[in-house]
Amino acid sequence: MTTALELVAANKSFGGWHKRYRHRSQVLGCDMVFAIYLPPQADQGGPLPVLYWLSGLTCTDENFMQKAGAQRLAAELGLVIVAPDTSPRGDGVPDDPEGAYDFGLGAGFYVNATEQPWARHYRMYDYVVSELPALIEANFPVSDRRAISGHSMGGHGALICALKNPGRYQSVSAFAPISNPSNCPWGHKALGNYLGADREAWKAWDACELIATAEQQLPLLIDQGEDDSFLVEQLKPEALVLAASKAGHPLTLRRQPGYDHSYYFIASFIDDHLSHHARALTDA
Ligand SMILES: N[C@@H](CCC(=O)N[C@@H](CSC=O)C(=O)NCC(=O)O)C(=O)O
Repeated sequence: MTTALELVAANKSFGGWHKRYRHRSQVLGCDMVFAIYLPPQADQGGPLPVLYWLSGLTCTDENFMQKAGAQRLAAELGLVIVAPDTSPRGDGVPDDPEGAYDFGLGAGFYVNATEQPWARHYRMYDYVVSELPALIEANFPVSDRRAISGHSMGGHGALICALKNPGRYQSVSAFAPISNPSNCPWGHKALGNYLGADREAWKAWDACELIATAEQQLPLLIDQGEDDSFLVEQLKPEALVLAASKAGHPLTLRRQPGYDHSYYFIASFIDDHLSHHARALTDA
């Protein structure tokens, strides 16, 4: 079955195009909007490599594209960037009963929910790993060389997608990821509701657990602001450093003095991450 893409917006940017598309997601059971940056090289037909960017709590496809300042270097590098939304959306998709920002809409946590009423729509893992890349690869001049990165909840998402899928991504990085969701309040709430109370089930969605058994030791690049207000309670990079060290998994954690959790921080270091991904994506 072919999936129709409806163009929602198009903006020329650094000689390429930022576009937004709506489509029907079979996996999520709702309409979704994603953003794609097509660098100028896309006009020559490609195929170009793709960086998937996973955003954090409260975000849509728009935050990264509007605030990170990634288009200038992506245009130079010939890198396509795809930014999905952060949860299923629309009428009939359940939300946090109190409308809290850290669960439900805007907070899909990149897992496949098993608990009701979440299990029908909250399958962001399958969406970002399988359904969306298949759609991108069928409709745009891209290759099957993929990288993945993200911020906070999306940093957690990028890490688990890479760790759970050896060979699927050529590189992975994260900004201020929720490194050990089994052991922080945001993670307790999300994993407890989406997956149920049995903490054994959470292990398949926690980078600190997955790294111990990862079949491929893809080097992890992480930037973390030292003045991030979520650092101590929610992000816990030291847990990932310990888990990586026990597993002998290569990890570069760059602690950045004075930086907070915002897109001002991401914009300051996004070029390093794009270059990291471009090197891996263009390696023979
Ligand atoms: N109370 C805040 C919390 C939301 C927030 O800080 N969201 C971050 C990601 S946090 C972890 O996933 C974010 O990226 N916000 C969007 C932005 O453009 O900065 C709130 O409700 O704003």
